[in-house]
Amino acid sequence: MASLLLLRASLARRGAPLLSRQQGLGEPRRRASDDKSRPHASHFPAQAAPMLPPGTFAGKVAFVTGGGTGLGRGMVSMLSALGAQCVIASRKLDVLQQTAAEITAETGNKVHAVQCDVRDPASVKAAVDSAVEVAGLPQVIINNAAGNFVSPSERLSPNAWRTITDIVLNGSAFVTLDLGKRLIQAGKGAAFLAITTIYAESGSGFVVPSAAAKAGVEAMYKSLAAEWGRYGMRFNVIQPGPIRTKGAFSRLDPSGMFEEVMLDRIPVGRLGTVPEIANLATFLCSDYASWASGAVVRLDGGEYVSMAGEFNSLKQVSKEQWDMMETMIRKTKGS
Ligand SMILES: CCCCCCCCCC/C=C/CC(=O)SCCNC(=O)CCNC(=O)[C@H](O)C(C)(C)COP(=O)(O)OP(=O)(O)OC[C@H]1O[C@@H](n2cnc3c(N)ncnc32)[C@H](O)[C@@H]1OP(=O)(O)O
Ligand SMILES: NC(=O)c1ccc[n+]([C@@H]2O[C@H](COP(=O)([O-])OP(=O)(O)OC[C@H]3O[C@@H](n4cnc5c(N)ncnc54)[C@H](OP(=O)(O)O)[C@@H]3O)[C@@H](O)[C@H]2O)c1
Repeated sequence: MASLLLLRASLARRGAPLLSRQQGLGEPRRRASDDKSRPHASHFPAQAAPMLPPGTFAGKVAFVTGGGTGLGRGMVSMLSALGAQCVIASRKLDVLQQTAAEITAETGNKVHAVQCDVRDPASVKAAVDSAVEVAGLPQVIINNAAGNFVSPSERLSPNAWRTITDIVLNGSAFVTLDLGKRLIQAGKGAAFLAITTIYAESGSGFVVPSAAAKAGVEAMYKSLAAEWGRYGMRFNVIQPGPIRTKGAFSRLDPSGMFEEVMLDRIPVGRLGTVPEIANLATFLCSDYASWASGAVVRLDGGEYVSMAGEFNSLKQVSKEQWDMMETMIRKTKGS
């Protein structure tokens, strides 16, 4: 605890705002209803309604890994509202069954739950067999399942590395290869989507197995976009910025201490929302995006570019300081 308090002091010295006692270390994590959005976020309201016309996915089947919780659940909910029959696959059958029942009741379109550990090719095969049996071959496949936690890399055991890279990279590959081969065999096309992260592009310390695996998923999807277009398949990627889900925030910001830091570096001044990802995902998987393949779309309120630009911290310079700096710069003659 004492060393966490030192970390907090060090963040404050570097310009990160101090957290209030209520949201400090060791306190319970913030409730999802607490909104710390910055005032300018009011210019960027999050829309929750589906942007696609009703019935966009009527007669189609979607297979979504990790569809029982978080972003996966949000995508399934919107696909289902737009007419799709969905199959959701992950390890926890009870969670899947509850989500499936709730969404089916809301939309009137059947959601099926199948147990699957994406790390195990035999489990993937069994889950796809069940999905095909109950719903037929899918036209939409979303690789959304993931595992992650923050940790200094020197603390990672070989099994920790294997666990994350198996879920994220190998799991996405097993699902994609299994379904891809069946689709080729049947002469049918499909839209594949993978959910990665903004640091798949930059890399990031403290989540190194996830960064490496997500970068691998992006390389896989760009490669397959080139190779399997001839079979009627498209492959796209969404890189979400931070969106509050229990799965992500409990493992990446367990104390809640980094939320203020995150909000300050997101130009839009707020976290993303699940329906915003769902709207982009349903678009990319719909026929409205028939010409999109091999695309990697970032949806992060501007966080990535904000972290990347060397001079972006000059946002903190006041008008008076700018007057002074401009005078100094203008006075300089020659080099
Ligand atoms: C500046 C900070 C900003 C904060 C930003 C907030 C949000 C931004 C979001 C950005 C991106 C997010 C991308 C995501 O992927 S979020 C999705 C997260 N969701 C999940 O992870 C859900 C599923 N996760 C799990 O089931 C577990 O967490 C798991 C560990 C991934 C897998 O569970 P499983 O039961 O299979 O595994 P084990 O518990 O047996 O563990 C396997 C080995 O891993 C070691 N381990 C586990 N936890 C840790 C830890 N915290 N530190 C170090 N090592 C760990 C464990 O000991 C096992 O290894 P061993 O056998 O050698 O002991
Ligand atoms: N939330 C964010 O801020 C954020 C940002 C960037 C990217 N993402 C990405 O968005 C996706 C969804 O994340 P989330 O935030 O919604 O977190 P989440 O709720 O924890 O979702 C992860 C899902 O993966 C499933 N899963 C984990 N291991 C699995 C395995 N071995 N086999 C099958 N399924 C497995 C989990 O279900 P079970 O436990 O039932 O297996 C869970 O439903 C992930 O790809 C994540 O990397 C999230």
